[in-house]
Amino acid sequence: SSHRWFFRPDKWIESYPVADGPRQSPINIVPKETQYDSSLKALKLRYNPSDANGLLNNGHSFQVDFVDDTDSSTLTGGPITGTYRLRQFHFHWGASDDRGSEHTVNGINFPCELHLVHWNTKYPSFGEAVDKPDGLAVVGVFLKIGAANPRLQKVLDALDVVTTKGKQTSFSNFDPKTILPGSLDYWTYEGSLTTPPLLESVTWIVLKEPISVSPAQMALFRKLLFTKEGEAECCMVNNYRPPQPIKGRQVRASFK
Ligand SMILES: CN(C)c1nnc([C@H](N)S(N)(=O)=O)s1
Ligand SMILES: [Zn+2]
Repeated sequence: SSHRWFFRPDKWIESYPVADGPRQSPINIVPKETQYDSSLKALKLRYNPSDANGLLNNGHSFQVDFVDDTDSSTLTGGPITGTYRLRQFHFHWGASDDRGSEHTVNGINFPCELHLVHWNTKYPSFGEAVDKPDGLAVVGVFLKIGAANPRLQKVLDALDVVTTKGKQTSFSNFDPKTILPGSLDYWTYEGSLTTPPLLESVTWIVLKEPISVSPAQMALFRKLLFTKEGEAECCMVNNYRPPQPIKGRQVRASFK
C-alpha cells in the first residue's frame, strides 16, 4: 500500500517518468559551488497566524494547512517575482538523528527538514499553479539536534491525536515565522516536488541557518504512523527522498 512508497523512491519512475527529469529535488548543496547573486532580494515572509487551519496526517508526513483565499499569508522578494501564498507546511525526518532531511549540505544529512509551500498568485488557485514551472516556491529549513525548541512544541503537542493516516485536528492561531531561524540567508535553485507527482514547478529557497530540535522532540515525530487506524502499524520515519542529480543547474546564494 501507499505507505511502502517511501521505501523505494527508485521505483517512483515507473509511475512518474519525470522522476529522472532535468530539475528534480532535493539536491546536495555544495556551498563552495554556489554562486553569490547580489541581485537576489531579501525574503519577505508575512504570515497571519489566524490563517492556520488544521493539522493533518496525510500518510506520508503531517501538514499544517493555511487558508489561502486572500493575500494575508505571503512570500514576496527573495528570488521570486510577484506574490506567492502560503498553502501548508510539513516536515521530513529520519528513523535516527543521522538522517531525515531531503536537501543535504556537503553531503551532510540533518535529522529533519521543514517545508513551507507557497503558490504563485498569477494563477487562480494552488491546483492551477502546482504544475507550472513558476507555480510554487518552497522554503526549506533544516532542523539540527540541540536544545529543545519551544517554538515547535505547539505543533508537536498536536501530533498525539493524528497518529494514523487521515486523522486531522483543529490547529489555529500559529505564525510559522516563529519557527524560522534568525537569519533568512538562503540558497535557491529551480527544482520539483520531492514526492509524487514530482512536478517540476518549485523554486526552492533553502535557508542556510538551521533551527534546533531536541532528541525528545524528534521522538515525537517518530510516534506518527504511515498506516491507517486498524492496519498493521508502520512507523512514519525516513519520509525523505534522497538527493537527485543536479544536471547542470546553478545554485545561487543570497549571501557571501
Ligand atoms: C500538493 N502539495 C502541497 C505537495 N505535494 N508534494 C509535496 C512535497 N511534500 S514537497 N516536499 O513539498 O515537495 S507538498
Ligand atoms: Zn516536503
